[in-house]
Order: sequence, then structure tokens, then C-alpha cells
Amino acid sequence: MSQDKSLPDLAAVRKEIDAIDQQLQLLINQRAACAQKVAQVKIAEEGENAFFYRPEREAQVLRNIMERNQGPLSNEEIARLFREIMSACLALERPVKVAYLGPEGTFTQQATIKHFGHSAVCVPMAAIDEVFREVEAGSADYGVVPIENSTEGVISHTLDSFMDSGLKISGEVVLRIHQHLLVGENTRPEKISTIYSHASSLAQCRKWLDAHYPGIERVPMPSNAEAARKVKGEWHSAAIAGDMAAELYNLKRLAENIEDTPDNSTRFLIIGRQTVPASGDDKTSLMVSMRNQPGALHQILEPFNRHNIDMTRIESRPSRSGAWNYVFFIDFSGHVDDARVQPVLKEIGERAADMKVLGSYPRGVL
Ligand SMILES: C=C(O[C@@H]1C=C(C(=O)O)C=C[C@H]1O)C(=O)O
Repeated sequence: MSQDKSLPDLAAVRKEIDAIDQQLQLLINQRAACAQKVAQVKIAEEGENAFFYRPEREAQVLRNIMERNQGPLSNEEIARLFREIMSACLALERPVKVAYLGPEGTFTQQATIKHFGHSAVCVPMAAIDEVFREVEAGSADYGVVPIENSTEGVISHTLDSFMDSGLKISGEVVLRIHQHLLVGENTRPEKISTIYSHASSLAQCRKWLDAHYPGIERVPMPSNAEAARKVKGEWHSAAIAGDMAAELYNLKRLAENIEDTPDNSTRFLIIGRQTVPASGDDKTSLMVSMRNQPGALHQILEPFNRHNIDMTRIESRPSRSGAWNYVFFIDFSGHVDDARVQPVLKEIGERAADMKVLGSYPRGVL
């Protein structure tokens, strides 16, 4: 019994929580049984190789949840919980297997879990092109690769992989990147002589390192997770890496959130073999090859402007074939099936030496 008459009675509130939990459990299992029924329909209509994971439907479910949310839980928090419920329901239909740029403990793993939830089977790959190959070969259903960082720019390796691949983009996920300075349990901060991390993480923390560890050697590693693993057994070094790596290798945080720009974030792409129907709020990625001639870039950009389509990104890469000189990667708002997008694609297709739609996919929700 509480002392203060204005306070709720603790035992009574706990009883209420127990009753709600019982209801929730029942409802979540009812939801899971529905997902099993959906699976039956998919198998009946599309056969055993049906696509069980439906990115557009998941995006709609999550958007609806956020729209009708009244709190006190925040939109992000409630969506995160439902993300896990959907992940478990999908796993009942069939567990989804996702290859990601490893090793374990990378930001890409964190992005994979953020997008697919904890019930997905996640498999680390050693390199970006291995993620592509794993999905192409059908050994994994989907792949997750980084595409751009807000401070560091584009990850050209991923763009280049699309040049030789028939895979489609089926989603995107944006992750806030927090970098920490990590050490093993026996490391004395004043004895640190080397700092390991991936080159782009070192670059993201350059000003902080200049201010706090001037003159200390910075050694680039193949990944942040690799850097974290290395310092685990060294008493004179530190690593820069994120939460996943810190937890995986049980490292001590000497300093947290040391990235130079506070809104540091990385965008990842989900790649698969599936074309995704419109979700109501979508993006499209295109790859366009142009011959090196005056006005080439203007010829591509002009139709977007005339049809009032919002281009969200453009990158150029040197072509590897030699038949033309530039390959442009373009992202814009809209879906290939939208009536206002089709004339733009037609016009660009006529002007370009080659054009490939890499995919239309729901704008990242979480
Ligand atoms: C239930 C379905 O299958 C999967 C599970 C979903 C869910 O739990 O809400 C949503 C989309 C699919 O990834 C469906 O297609 O509706």
C-alpha cells in the first residue's frame, strides 16, 4: 500500500500490467497466425519460391503505426517494437537470410538489424562484392551494403558493384553513426600510442583526434570491428568503433560520440532479386551511361526539372567498359510505376547510351 493517497496503488498497477500483457501475448500470437495464413496464399499463388518479405507492406505498416501513435511512447520507439513483432511474424512464414558487409560488429550489421529486426538470419561477408555475389547466387535472400555517409560521401565500391550486377534495390535504411574511443580493460589512457579504425571513421573523428590525441599514430583497418578486435589484447592502443563492436568485444569506452559532425549518418541499401510495388512514399535509383559529349549531364537533368521530379542525389563514376565515359547514379522521389515518372524515364532512355533502373523502393521509415 502506498503512503501517499494521491499515488496509484503499486500492486494494483502491476495487476493491470499483467492483464494487459496477457492480452498483448494473445494478440501478438493471433497476428503471427495471420502471417502464417498469408504465407499459405503466397505459396498457393507464387509457389515455394514466393517472396515472403514484402518491403512495401512493411513500410506501410510502420508508417500507419507512427501516424496513429498517441504516446506516451515516441513514434520511433513504438515503431521499433512493431519492427520486432513483424520480424518474428515473417520468420514464421520463412526466416529471411540477409548477407551484410561484416565482420560482426560493423555499422552495417546494426543497419541490418534495424531494417529486418532480430529474427532475420544475418550472415557477415568480408567485402561488398561478396555481399552482391551471395545474393546473386541465391545463398542469401537479401544483402545490406553502405552507400553514402553524410560526412564522408559516397561509397564508390558499392556503386561500382551495381555496374556488373542484375540485383535490384529493395529498400534503404539510414543509421545515425556514433563513434566511440574504445580500449581493452588493461589499457592505461596515457599509454596509448596507436589508434586503429576504418579510414572513414578516422576521417569522421579527425578534429576530435587532433584535439585530444595529437601526434598519436592513426592506423587504418579493414573495418571498425576488426580494429576493436585488435585492441582487445593490446594495452597500448585504442580503437574507434560503434556500439555493436564495443559490446561484441566487451571494450571500455574512454570517450563517447567523438564524431566531428553531430548529425553524422550513413545510408545503406537493401539489395535483392525482387521488384517492389509502390508503397505510397518511394524512391527510385537509376544508373545512366552517357557518351562524353558537350551537354551530356544537362540532357539527363533537364527532364527531371521539366516534369517536376525531385532528384535527391547524383553521383558520377568513370565507366569501366570504355564504350562511353560516364556512368551517373541518380536517386529521385517517386516509383517507376508512377504516371509522372514514366515520361522522364522514357526521355532519359532515349538520350542515354544505356539506362538501368536499379530499383524503386520505400523511403526509409525507421
Ligand atoms: C504478413 C505478411 O508477410 C510479411 C510480414 C509482415 C507483417 O508481419 O506485417 C508484412 C510483410 C511481409 O514482410 C504480408 O505480406 O502481409
